[in-house]
Amino acid sequence: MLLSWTSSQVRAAEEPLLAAGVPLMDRAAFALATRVAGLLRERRGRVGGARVVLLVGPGNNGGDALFAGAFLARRGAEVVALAIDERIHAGGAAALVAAGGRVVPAGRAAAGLASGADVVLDGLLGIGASGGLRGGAAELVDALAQRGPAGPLVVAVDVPSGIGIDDGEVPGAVLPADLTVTFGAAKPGLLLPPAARLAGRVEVVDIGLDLAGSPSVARLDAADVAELWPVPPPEAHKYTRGVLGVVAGARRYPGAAVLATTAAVLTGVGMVRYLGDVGDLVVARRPEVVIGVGRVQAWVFGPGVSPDDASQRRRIEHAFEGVRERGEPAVCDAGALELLPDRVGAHVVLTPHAGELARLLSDRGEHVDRATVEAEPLRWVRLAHDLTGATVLLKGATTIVVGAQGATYSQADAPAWLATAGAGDVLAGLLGALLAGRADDIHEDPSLAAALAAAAALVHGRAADRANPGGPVSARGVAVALPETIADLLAGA
Ligand SMILES: NC(=O)C1=CN([C@@H]2O[C@H](COP(=O)(O)OP(=O)(O)OC[C@H]3O[C@@H](n4cnc5c(N)ncnc54)[C@H](O)[C@@H]3O)[C@@H](O)[C@H]2O)[C@@H](O)CC1
Ligand SMILES: [K+]
Repeated sequence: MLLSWTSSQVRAAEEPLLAAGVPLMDRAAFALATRVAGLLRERRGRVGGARVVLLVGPGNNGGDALFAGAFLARRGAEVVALAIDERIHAGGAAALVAAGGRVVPAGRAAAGLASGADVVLDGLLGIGASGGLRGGAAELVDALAQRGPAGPLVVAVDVPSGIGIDDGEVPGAVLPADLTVTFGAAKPGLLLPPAARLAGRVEVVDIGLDLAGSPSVARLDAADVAELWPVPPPEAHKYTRGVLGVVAGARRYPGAAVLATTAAVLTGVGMVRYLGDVGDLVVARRPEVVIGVGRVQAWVFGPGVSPDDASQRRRIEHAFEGVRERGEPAVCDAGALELLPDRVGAHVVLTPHAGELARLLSDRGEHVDRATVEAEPLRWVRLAHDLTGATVLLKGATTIVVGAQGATYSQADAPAWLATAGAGDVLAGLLGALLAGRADDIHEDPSLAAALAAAAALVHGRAADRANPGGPVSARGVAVALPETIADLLAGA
C-alpha cells in the first residue's frame, strides 16, 4: 500500500528530527542525486559530462536540488543552477560551487539552457508552496513545458512544483515530471488527479520520519487486494459466501443487467439474484443467475435503470428498506443515484462518474458542474460523503474513494481503453460481489466498504489490461477476464 501524508503531517514529523540535528536535507539530497545518477546512466551510459540543470526556488526544496547538484558535479556532471529568486539556500549554493557547479540567475536564456540539458531537477517549490507558481518561475515553466518529446528528463524534487500538495489541484503552470523523488512519504497531490499525472513515476525516499496520525490518501496494491479478498474457506457453501441481489436493466437497457450479473458471477459470490424486467435475457446469457426476490447479503442497484421506470424504482425503494433496517451493503449506481435516500450509512457505496456526482451534489444544494468536480475531485467526493453518509467512489481515469472514518483511496490501475460503455456496469457487479462476500465484516467496520471499493477499482483496471493488453477492450471482455485476474492476484503473480 502506498500511503500519503499531508504537508503539515510531514512537517510535524520533521520537526523533532531537525531539532535534534538530524541531517534530513543531506539524506534527501543524496537519495535524489543517486536516483538522478541512475537515470543518467540508463540514458547515456555515464554521469560524467552529463548536463544537469537545477531550477532553484527560494526554500529548502531548492536546497535539496542544490545539494543533489553538488553530488552530481563531484561525479563529473556539468551542473548549472538557475536561481529563480534572489534568496536561495545559501549552504546548498556554496556546496554546488565548491563542487565545480555554477549558480546563475534565471534570465532570458534560462529556458534554452534547460531545454538543452540531459536532466532538469525541478526544485522551485516543495511542501512550503502556497498556491501555484508565480512570476519568473511560472514563465520559465511555461516556456519549458513547450519542449518536444526529445527534451530533457525532468525529475521533480519532492513534488512537481506548483501542484496542490494536499489536494492534487493544479492552479497554474506545472512542469510535468518523468520521475518524482519524494521525501519521507508520498504527498496526497502525487496520488490525486489532476496533479498526479504530472508526477510521472513516484519514488518515496525514507529519510527516517516517524509519521503520526492517519495517512491522508492511500493507494492499494495487489497484495492489499489479496488480503481483502473474500476467499472461501474449505467449509464454505453458497449461502455463507453471500448472495447478491441485482436490480438492473430495463427493456431499453437490457445489456446493463447482463453485464452487472455476469461480472458478479465471475467475481465469485455464493449466488446472484436478479430483479427486473429482463430476467429471460439475463438467464439466457448467465444461467447461474436466480430470478426473483429472496434473502440477500448485499445489493447492486441502478445499472441501466431510469429513475422514471416505475417497477424498477419500486424494487429499489423497497430494497433500500433492507439496507436501512438490516444494514445490507449496497452499490448504488447510475439511475439509482437519483433514488438515494437523504442519509445512508457508509455500507452504501455510490459509484458516480463526475457528471453524476455533480448532479447528486446539485440536488443537495451544492451547485457544481462536471468540470468543477474534475478540477478538485477529492474535495467534492468528500463533500458527497459528508452530505449523504455513503461511501463514495468517483469513477475516472483515476478512481477516488472516500468512506467512513476518513478512509480515502486513489487508484490509477485502469488503461484509458476502459473508458467504454458498460464498464461501469461491470464495476458495479464486481463491487457488489465483494460487498456480499464481506457483508458481516462491513457491518462491524463500515470503513471496510471504502477499501473494498478501491480493491474493485484495482481489479477492474487489471482485468481490462488482461482482456487485451495495450489495445481496445469491451465491457464484456473485462468481465470475462475477471476470474483469471483474481486468481493471479491471489497467487501473488
Ligand atoms: N525541513 C527540512 O529540513 C527538509 C525539507 N525538505 C525539503 O524542503 C521542502 C520544504 O521547504 P520549505 O519549507 O522551505 O518550502 P519550499 O521549498 O516549498 O519554499 C517555500 C517558499 O517559497 C515561497 N513560495 C511559496 N509559495 C510560492 C509560490 N506560489 N510561488 C513562488 N514562491 C512561493 C515562499 O517564500 C516560501 O517560503 C520540502 O518540499 C523538501 O523538498 C527536505 O530537504 C527534507 C528535510
Ligand atoms: K519541486
